Amino acid sequence: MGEPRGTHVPVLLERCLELLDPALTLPGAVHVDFTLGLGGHAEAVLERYPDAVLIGLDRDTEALAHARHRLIRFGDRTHLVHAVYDELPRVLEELGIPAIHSGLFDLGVSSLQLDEADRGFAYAQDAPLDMRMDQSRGVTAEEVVNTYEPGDLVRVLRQYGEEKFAPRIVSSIVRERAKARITSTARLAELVKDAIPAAARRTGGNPAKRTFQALRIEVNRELEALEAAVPAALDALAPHGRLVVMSYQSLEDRIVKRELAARSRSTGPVDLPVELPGTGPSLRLLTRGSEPPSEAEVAANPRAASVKLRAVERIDEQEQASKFEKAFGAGRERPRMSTTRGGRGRIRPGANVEGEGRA
Ligand SMILES: C[S@@+](CC[C@H](N)C(=O)[O-])C[C@H]1O[C@@H](n2cnc3c(N)ncnc32)[C@H](O)[C@@H]1O
Repeated sequence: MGEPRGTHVPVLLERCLELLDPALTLPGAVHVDFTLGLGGHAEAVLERYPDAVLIGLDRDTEALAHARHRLIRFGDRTHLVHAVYDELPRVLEELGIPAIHSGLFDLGVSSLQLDEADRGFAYAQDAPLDMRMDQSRGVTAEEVVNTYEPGDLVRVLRQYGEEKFAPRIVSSIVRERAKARITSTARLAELVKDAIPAAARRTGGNPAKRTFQALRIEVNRELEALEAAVPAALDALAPHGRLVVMSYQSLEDRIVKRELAARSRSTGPVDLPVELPGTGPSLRLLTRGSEPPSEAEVAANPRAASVKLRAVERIDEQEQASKFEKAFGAGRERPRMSTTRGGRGRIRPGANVEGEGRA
């Protein structure tokens, strides 16, 4: 099998491995690569952690074939599955694996998908308007462009492309499709360019970039899949398990940030030396906000330029519970909650917590 053209240097590889290392060295570590792609990150994990087992997911059968070829030498340490990443619970059940220790999302399109002209992802190459990551199912970009109601097209372009000229672009598409079906990336790119005012065309890169991004997200239902996949991945993490997510645009990063923030916050009273059972955060953030790439990384790998990396570790809830037991355990007085006005619950030592909750 030939190597795909273009860059396929795994993005932030060393940083990902540094963050995942404590989880990958846990006994019997199971690592899930949610976006296997060409298998660059996965290969490095398998090489450097000889005891780790890999589950690799991708919705693109072509990517899976490349990865299979690349990882064949690791034999039964690899399970490569054709799946959308939110299908993790089903995949784990089928493999009889109850929990995972390490996980990586490297979102977006692969260099293979961008380089293969007939996939229709690239506005710079003429191709049929497809854009499906999984070419075995789903609607194509051609169907979206030619059949969606104008209002729905405007919503897609605004919401997923943050395209401020969405109504002008859609008017132009609707006029064109009344004459002839729009079937190629080149025709669509041309329509978008002509619909955008000349002054705006001179700034911000290729004028078709936002429209193409929006259509790709719509065709692949990318944000819905991510909304479901991040919680599924976090639920599957064993105590001390770690997850790294790399996203390349703000819509994805917002979803990831929201979920990680919600789970890394305590819902219990403030000013306690230990968390009350069931109220402590389930995650510890390993990165302060989102981490940008270094200049050296961008120079070596242009795809890394827009990356936002976030990483977390699953807190061991049993460890937390035993800390609580130690502090307020059998024979010791349990704390009692009081609520300060407008604030969170507080603890008065010597009072009873049971039966009292926060509003
Ligand atoms: C940027 S590439 C990953 C590159 C990979 N880390 C490597 O080192 O080769 C992203 C891959 O994720 C896949 N992908 C995107 N969305 C997906 C989803 N919802 N479910 C499964 N795979 C997905 C794409 O098909 C693509 O192959």
